[in-house]
Amino acid sequence: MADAPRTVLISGCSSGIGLELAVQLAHDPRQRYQVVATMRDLGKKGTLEAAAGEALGQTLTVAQLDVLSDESVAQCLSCIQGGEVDVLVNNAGVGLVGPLEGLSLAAMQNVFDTNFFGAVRLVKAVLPGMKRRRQGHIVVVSSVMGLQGVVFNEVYAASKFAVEGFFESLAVQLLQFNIFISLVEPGPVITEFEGKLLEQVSTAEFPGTDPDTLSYFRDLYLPASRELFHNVGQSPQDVAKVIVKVIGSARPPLRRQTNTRYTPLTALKAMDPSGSLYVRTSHRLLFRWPRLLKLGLRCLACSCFRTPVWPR
Ligand SMILES: NC(=O)C1=CN([C@@H]2O[C@H](COP(=O)(O)OP(=O)(O)OC[C@H]3O[C@@H](n4cnc5c(N)ncnc54)[C@H](OP(=O)(O)O)[C@@H]3O)[C@@H](O)[C@H]2O)C=CC1
Ligand SMILES: CC1=C(/C=C/C(C)=C/C=C/C(C)=C/C=O)C(C)(C)CCC1
Repeated sequence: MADAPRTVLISGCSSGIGLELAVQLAHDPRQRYQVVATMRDLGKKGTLEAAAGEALGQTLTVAQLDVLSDESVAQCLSCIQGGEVDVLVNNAGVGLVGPLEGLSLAAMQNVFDTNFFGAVRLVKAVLPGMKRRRQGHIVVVSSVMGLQGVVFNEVYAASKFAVEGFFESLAVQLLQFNIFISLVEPGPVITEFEGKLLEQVSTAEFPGTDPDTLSYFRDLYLPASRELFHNVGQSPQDVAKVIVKVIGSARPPLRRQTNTRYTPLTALKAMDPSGSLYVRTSHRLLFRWPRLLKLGLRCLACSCFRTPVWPR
């Protein structure tokens, strides 16, 4: 007899990776999943519902969940049968980019509240049930910026480093309860994420930032970042496929990068634990050798530079 479907709760399904993942899981040919696709603003549910098609109301339901609110989390779980979540996907997240001097502490705190404490809040809510049942899987959409910092992304990267440290630590204890943790680490993904950031920076004035720093950000970093998205940006469908595989795995990995075109950049850190190779190479490419950077970014688009991600 087939096993009962596993209940999968996903945060941040109004767009991007969360939406795609919800739809792919709900269309699983073996119907292994009951998906609770959540979003903070149900006014945005139209795109998800259209993409879900016949799965809507069958293998996929839509629910309200704001990861910033204890009440919202409790209310959402109370609507799930028995409150039992078998697989939690912490996907909701926001970015923040720009010169540090020009960003408010409130904006920085919002990044941590959403990306870090939002995930922690959900885990605290589902963990007692998972422990009682001695089974569960917690998937976290981290980032390559959870592995290495990127210039002008200090706070976002710090929030993803926090996520990585928290979940790696927790993974050890949870193995004792047969609960697995998986950190999925995408590189650039073509979703609303980048558009929202570019909109933020197009109107931001970054008060208190000196002209040199502003020019480095606007004239060097932003074009390089755009070029990188253009050359190696993955589709949310491709990232969701990787997550589906991780969720379906009998022995889920703790870490999984998704983008083979980006791995040469993460390798710069892995190859030199002192960190100098990555920091110095990034600095030289961005500030000294812009033409080489442009060429390098084009090369990343070419398949001969791909390095495998592990585990496959
Ligand atoms: N795009 C990229 O290049 C990369 C993204 N990631 C990570 O992937 C995840 C998904 O991002 P992506 O799909 O790209 O971007 P999107 O902007 O398309 O999706 C982000 C989702 O998070 C939701 N969200 C934000 N704040 C909250 C909140 N307080 N409560 C509930 N939901 C919230 C958004 O909802 P709303 O519509 O209401 O704002 C939206 O549904 C994030 O964690 C991001 O950090 C990782 C690597 C690269
Ligand atoms: C590493 C690196 C660069 C930029 C990387 C970027 C912009 C990565 C974006 C990753 C995202 C969007 C992750 C989301 O979670 C530069 C500046 C080209 C210089 C060379 C080294």
